[in-house]
Amino acid sequence: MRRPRLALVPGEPAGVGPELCVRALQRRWDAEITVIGDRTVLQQAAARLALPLPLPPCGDDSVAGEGSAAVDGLPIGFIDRPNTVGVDPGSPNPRNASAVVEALLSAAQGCIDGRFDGMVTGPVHKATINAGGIAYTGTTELLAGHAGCEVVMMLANDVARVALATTHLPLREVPGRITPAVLARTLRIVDSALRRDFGIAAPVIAVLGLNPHAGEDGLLGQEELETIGPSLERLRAEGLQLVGPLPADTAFLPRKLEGFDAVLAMYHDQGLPVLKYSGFERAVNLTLGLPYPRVAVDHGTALDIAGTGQADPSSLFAAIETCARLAARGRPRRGEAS
Ligand SMILES: NC(=O)c1ccc[n+]([C@@H]2O[C@H](COP(=O)([O-])OP(=O)(O)OC[C@H]3O[C@@H](n4cnc5c(N)ncnc54)[C@H](O)[C@@H]3O)[C@@H](O)[C@H]2O)c1
Ligand SMILES: N[C@H](C(=O)O)[C@H](O)COP(=O)(O)O
Repeated sequence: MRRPRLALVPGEPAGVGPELCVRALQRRWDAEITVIGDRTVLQQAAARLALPLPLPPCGDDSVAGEGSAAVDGLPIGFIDRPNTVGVDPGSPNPRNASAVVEALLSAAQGCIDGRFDGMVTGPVHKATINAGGIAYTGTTELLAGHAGCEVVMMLANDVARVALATTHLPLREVPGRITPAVLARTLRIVDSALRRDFGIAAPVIAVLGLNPHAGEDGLLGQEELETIGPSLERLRAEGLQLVGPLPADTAFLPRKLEGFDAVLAMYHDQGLPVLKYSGFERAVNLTLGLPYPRVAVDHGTALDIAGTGQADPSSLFAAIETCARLAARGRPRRGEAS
């Protein structure tokens, strides 16, 4: 069986993404890697790390497995997406926002066209992309819009899998977004991905409440009684195994987590701090529901250490391994979870 072909996008060029990609290119993976980014930035990162940069010499659209693949025995391809202006590590320039987004969309289109079997992405600086005039709340949302499908963000490490009912939005908007329709589509996508991508035959998903102590029987909020609880009842009737709504403060106790294959948090900072605290360097960010696997690092652009060589590549390495494994299982079918 041929190795899966993965696109690797470094993300914000002034962040730690380029140096982490250079480190990834020193290794042999169970995948053919095609980097989509700015060659000069990668060369500068490699020079700072005193590491070789095994990219093929050709410019546009050289894809691993189609010509210029083997560099020093490593199956690597390269597609150049040059930045508009030079890069100063630690100081993102909004003028490079379009190159960042174009690289992401090139990878996504390549996956949809079947030229890649999955994509791995480094961290993107959301404010810089917007300052560059491009409306962007996250790569999850960008890829959902590009593919025209509903998706779910799930971060995972060896301790837990945490999916989110809502992603990048102001906290005050969260309660209004927790609707029966959102819960139904989110939980169906998570259930389907646990079965297909993680090989769990009968997944159990814990669902958190929104309010303290899951609303304390309505004393501390109505969402559990009016929306979350009834939604879970309807989905149980479809065969989903759902536990909750649970108080978020104790749902992650190790003894409880043992019984769950994933936890659905109602909002970003209800679930992700636990996941990142329990294993920042080992966690990855998956976009469930796309017609191809997409896996990202769990960390941000780390501008405070960009260019210093201190950035830990473990999350990127875990993302490549995870994406290669998912891609080898075969492409998700569009609409499978709906
Ligand atoms: N996958 C993504 O695209 C992604 C994920 C999270 C945050 N972000 C974005 O990144 C930007 C910065 O976010 P932030 O400052 O909240 O979080 P951050 O993860 O960039 O940094 C938080 C802390 O963790 C450290 N850190 C991060 N990655 C590290 C690594 N690989 N090795 C060692 N230390 C590391 C940083 O130095 C910093 O001290 C924001 O624009 C945010 O939206 C992007
Ligand atoms: N919510 C993610 C996290 O905290 O790790 C992150 O911001 C990146 O998400 P996208 O992959 O949607 O850019």
